[in-house]
Amino acid sequence: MSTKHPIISVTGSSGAGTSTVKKTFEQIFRREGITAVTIEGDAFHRYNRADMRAELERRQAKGDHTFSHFSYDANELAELERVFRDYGETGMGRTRTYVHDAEEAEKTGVPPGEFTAWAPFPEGSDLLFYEGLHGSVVNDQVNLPALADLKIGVVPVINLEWIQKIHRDRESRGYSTEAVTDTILRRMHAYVHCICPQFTETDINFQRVPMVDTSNPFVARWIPTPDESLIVIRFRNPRGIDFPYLTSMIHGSWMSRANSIVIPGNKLDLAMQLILTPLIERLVTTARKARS
Ligand SMILES: Nc1ncnc2c1ncn2[C@@H]1O[C@H](COP(=O)(O)OP(=O)(O)OP(=O)(O)O)[C@@H](O)[C@H]1O
Ligand SMILES: O=C(CO)[C@H](O)[C@H](O)COP(=O)(O)O
Repeated sequence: MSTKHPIISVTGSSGAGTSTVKKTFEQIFRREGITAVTIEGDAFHRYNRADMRAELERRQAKGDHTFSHFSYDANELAELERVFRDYGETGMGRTRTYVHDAEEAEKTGVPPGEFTAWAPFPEGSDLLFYEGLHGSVVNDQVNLPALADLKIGVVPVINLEWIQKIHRDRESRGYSTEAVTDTILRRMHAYVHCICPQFTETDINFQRVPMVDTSNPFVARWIPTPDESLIVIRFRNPRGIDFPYLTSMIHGSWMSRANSIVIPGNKLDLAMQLILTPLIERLVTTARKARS
């Protein structure tokens, strides 16, 4: 936790929707005049594409079928913790970009499957924004939630997450449904042991639930739309959250538990603005005062 240089981490599995949620955060930053530096979690993968495939083959040959991008040891989490700690103390740090596809390759001048060089954060930022797979990892080596000031989980129910991932990987990354299915299967062990535990560490989880049949996610012809879903918003610490205000402002919302509000899927952007703007504004105002 840092008063002077706050950190927001948004964690979600592959295809969960963290990039989509990031756009709403960027709207809040723009409207509130906040300067954020960003980390994309896959920048901290340990291997480039070719080396990852070689490492996968090496481990599978030894009988290890649990290794994947979700695994702790497929990522430089100690380095990520160091970046979090340094940013919290100094407002400085560094990141890079993992290039997934031709479009990103054209932007960065780096081939798909490779990393750009490490680059320092621009100076003068108000906060660090992380979005990726591992923003709230607690294990024997690191404790990232201890360093982040606001931890968000993007956690659609799993059938919906798989539909989102299959469609995104097919359309944006050129993978076949079969290839994505194999990736989902290969990542299951680490999904359970490395990804899911984070969502008890997060302050707020957004869980999209389809209201249409997703029984066989591997044949779904499209991603359930916002109008075809509800969203459960769970608060780890509900004290101080003005639920009567939220349920009055978000038409069609209700409380399902003392720490959880359910909203229509097409009200996610409004709900995030109403919930997150005051939390972000408080972090940034406090930090600016502490730095002055
Ligand atoms: N709330 C939502 N409503 C409808 N579609 C969504 C929603 N969130 C995500 N999607 C869709 O799901 C797919 C994956 O979303 P996105 O790219 O944001 O995932 P991600 O978590 O960033 O994935 P990765 O971490 O692998 O990059 C996209 O096609 C996106 O349009
Ligand atoms: O999205 C990811 C994890 O969620 C990985 O960054 C991505 O899958 C890397 O694999 P590839 O090199 O095949 O794109």
